[in-house]
Amino acid sequence: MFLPRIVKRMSPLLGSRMSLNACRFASTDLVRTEVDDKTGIAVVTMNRKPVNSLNLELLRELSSALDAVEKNKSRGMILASSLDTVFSAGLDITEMYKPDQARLKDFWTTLQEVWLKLFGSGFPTAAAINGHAPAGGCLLAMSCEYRVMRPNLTIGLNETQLGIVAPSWFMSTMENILPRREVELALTLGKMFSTEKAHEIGLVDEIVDTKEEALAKCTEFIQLFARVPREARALTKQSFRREALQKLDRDQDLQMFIYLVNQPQVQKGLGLYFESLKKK
Ligand SMILES: CCCC/C=C/CC(=O)SCCNC(=O)CCNC(=O)[C@H](O)C(C)(C)COP(=O)(O)OP(=O)(O)OC[C@H]1O[C@@H](n2cnc3c(N)ncnc32)[C@H](O)[C@@H]1OP(=O)(O)O
Repeated sequence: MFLPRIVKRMSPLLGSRMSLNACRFASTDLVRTEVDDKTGIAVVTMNRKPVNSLNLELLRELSSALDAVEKNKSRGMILASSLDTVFSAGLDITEMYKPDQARLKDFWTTLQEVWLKLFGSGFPTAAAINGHAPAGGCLLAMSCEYRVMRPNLTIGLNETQLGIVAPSWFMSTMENILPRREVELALTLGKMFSTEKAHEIGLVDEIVDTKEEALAKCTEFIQLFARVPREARALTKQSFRREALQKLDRDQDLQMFIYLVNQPQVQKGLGLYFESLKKK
């Protein structure tokens, strides 16, 4: 089990609001967690080059970071990326292409865990989307309560474009934000929205020019709840999200995933897609 290292020092994020305050760090190579001592808000930053693709190790560390945020009783959490142009490229295709079956099972179980913890968290959450957010990257952002994005990027659930099917809990997560018809269209098309279009339809709440501004806007959002009793807020949020959370039958979902990924035509599609990414 991964244990985050916790030290206390000044934030290196010079120029951002966070830099003014001493921060507590709970960091690993793949996920950095910084808690601002003044606001009590944790910034969880994904840091897996080149594109924050979600492999088993990154998912495990995200899961531990979410536990740490919960345990520390942080005022809220902002999810961000250390990369300049990518928030997260979604699931790491190498986990699903010609997979090791035991690892594949662990991989999916950990993804379920991360979603249950993030979407079902009692603490306020916001995503500072400072880069592209396809598929699983979009899922992480949508699991938060507020999204702030930089211009000229893309976000969406593009699974059908890869010849795969987004699980129903990916769909429920989008349905928590957008009208059902919009979700059906977006998913059947495998649509990637520009930042601007995502903002127009409400998938993204605000557009800002820099990562620092995105962090500041996310902080403002979380601070809206400063005077709302924590427990009442948490139970209200969880009550809104309960139906989606309870719909996930983890075992059945795992069996379905394993079955689908191992289908020869899915393997072929993933292989071709991975090659096309490499040729780019
Ligand atoms: C069966 C049920 C499963 C259901 C659920 C699936 C959900 C998913 O999340 S599936 C994954 C879907 N993800 C994508 O389609 C995103 C693919 N990537 C991109 O569109 C782009 O990489 C980007 C827009 C995120 C970034 O573009 P950029 O130009 O900056 O970088 P690239 O040159 O494209 O990539 C750099 C490097 O990274 C590799 N890579 C990119 N995405 C992935 C990925 N998802 N998994 C593994 N590896 C990835 C890419 O091949 C490049 O590698 P090389 O440097 O070795 O060529």
